[in-house]
Amino acid sequence: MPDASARAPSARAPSARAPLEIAGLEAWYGPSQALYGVALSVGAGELVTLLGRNGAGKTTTLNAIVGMVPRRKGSIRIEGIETGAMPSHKIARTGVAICPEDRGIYATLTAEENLVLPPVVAEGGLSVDEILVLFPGLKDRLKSPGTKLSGGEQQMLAIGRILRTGARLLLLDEPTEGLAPVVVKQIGAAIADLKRRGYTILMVEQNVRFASTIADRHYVVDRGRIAETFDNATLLADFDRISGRLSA
Ligand SMILES: Nc1ncnc2c1ncn2[C@@H]1O[C@H](COP(=O)(O)OP(=O)(O)OP(=O)(O)O)[C@@H](O)[C@H]1O
Repeated sequence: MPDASARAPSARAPSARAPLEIAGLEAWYGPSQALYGVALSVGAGELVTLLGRNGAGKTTTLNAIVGMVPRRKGSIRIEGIETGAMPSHKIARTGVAICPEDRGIYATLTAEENLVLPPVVAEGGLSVDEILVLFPGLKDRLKSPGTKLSGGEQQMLAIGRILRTGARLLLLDEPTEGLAPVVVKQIGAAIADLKRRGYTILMVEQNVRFASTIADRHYVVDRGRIAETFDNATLLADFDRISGRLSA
């Protein structure tokens, strides 16, 4: 639970062209409401996380941004364009892409076919060769069926393929889930590289330690709301208390 010392949810002044500005976002699955007025912003080139317990609404927030929840309400601005009421294929053209929690790798396609599957929506996407420089471990696996890849390789493939699309705003849902520490390190290095290349990243992460190694800022989601926000220096300075609270 957030305590009294927690800062209020972000009061950053929205800028006209921030890659992502969300206000008053509500979402429902059938009659069941999952988000209750989420507000957050991600500045150009920032790496921001959504932390919080299971079922808090983190994945729903990412899915709502790309128009993949059954019903949503509120304002979502991507590069200043209001996308809150757009269908998902139009939202993709604003330059946002999601790497979903289940990684979405097709079993019947090879790694290479999976890699080139998502349509290119904007100029400036990485070529397959450039993706293989970022994830060299995929090079020898291109002809393998998607599901014959290890969890780490699948994750690399899932991130790699959204880089082809030209999207500059990346939504990563638990990229380290279920991966061995050595693979988590590789994924972390690749995500840090993407940040250096200027991508803007909103990442759901349960692994607070991992989040603290690469993120600029954090939002805590609790019961469908932003409960608090802090920068990474604050997380590092008060790591045990904050991470303990998130897992309590
Ligand atoms: N497809 C769905 N149908 C119905 N309810 C759902 C669906 N997906 C999520 N929910 C509910 O919405 C709420 C928010 O779930 P969400 O998956 O966004 O949480 P989360 O913070 O990402 O947690 P987790 O790490 O467990 O995925 C939960 O109460 C969850 O049970």
